Amino acid sequence: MIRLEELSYHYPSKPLIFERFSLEIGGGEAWAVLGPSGCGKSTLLYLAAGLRAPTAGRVWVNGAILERPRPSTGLILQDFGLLPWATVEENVRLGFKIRDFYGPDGKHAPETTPPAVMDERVRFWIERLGLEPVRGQYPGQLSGGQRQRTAIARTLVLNPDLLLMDEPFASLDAPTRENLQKIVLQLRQESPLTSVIVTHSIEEAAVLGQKILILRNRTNRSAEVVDNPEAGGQGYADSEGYRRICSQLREMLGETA
Ligand SMILES: Nc1ncnc2c1ncn2[C@@H]1O[C@H](COP(=O)(O)OP(=O)(O)OP(=O)(O)O)[C@@H](O)[C@H]1O
Repeated sequence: MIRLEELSYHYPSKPLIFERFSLEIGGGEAWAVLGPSGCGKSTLLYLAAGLRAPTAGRVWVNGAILERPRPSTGLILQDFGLLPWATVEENVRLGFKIRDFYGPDGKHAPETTPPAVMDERVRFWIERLGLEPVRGQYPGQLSGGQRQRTAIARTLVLNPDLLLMDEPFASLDAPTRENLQKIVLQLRQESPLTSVIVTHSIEEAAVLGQKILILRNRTNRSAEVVDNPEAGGQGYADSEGYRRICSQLREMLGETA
């Protein structure tokens, strides 16, 4: 699904974050990216989203070299990115409007999704994410969890095959975060979505990442990956295997339990 091929990247006049870095993310896999602040987690996500171009090397998505953002990649950020003057329903519908403006190939090639299809998908995701009671409210009237669910619905109406999430639940309280983590796990069971979540939380990485990529605060030259195949399974967060992975990750990141 995603192949980083000998990718190098640095911001102008800054040191290399990645140098000839290669990584392969298979279709349907669930990845988490962990590492200290400033190690390049968000940058990696933006490269995979086509929002930044590699300094050298290539990013492949679905067998094609990525040259610009693809409409079937969904990106969810920590600050939700909702329009404050639009209702929940209008914000969810916004995903269609933007894609229809850019066209399915990501270029300026206007295309219109039939209104009936739009209505049906907006209705489906509003219900699926439990937003029915607040569909007419504005972001300022919502809780953080409701705002993030609105942002998730706006992304999922477009039926993405790749979901990139940059610390999506970082500003939420623990129960809300766990509730949204459950939603992400359910979505993965319902569709063959490939997902990559950037997080600061070892526990979140262990719950959501079947593969966990560790980045370091120096030039990243090779991918350090921890396999966590049981992630997402029933009761996994209460299991011995989960605790083992968490302590392994803590040790790798130099944290004490
Ligand atoms: N637009 C930019 N221009 C210049 N340097 C940048 C820019 N964005 C990020 N950086 C630098 O690139 C490095 C990697 O940043 P990045 O945001 O990818 O790290 P991160 O691991 O996501 O950090 P955090 O966990 O704090 O969000 C950091 O040293 C950061 O200061």
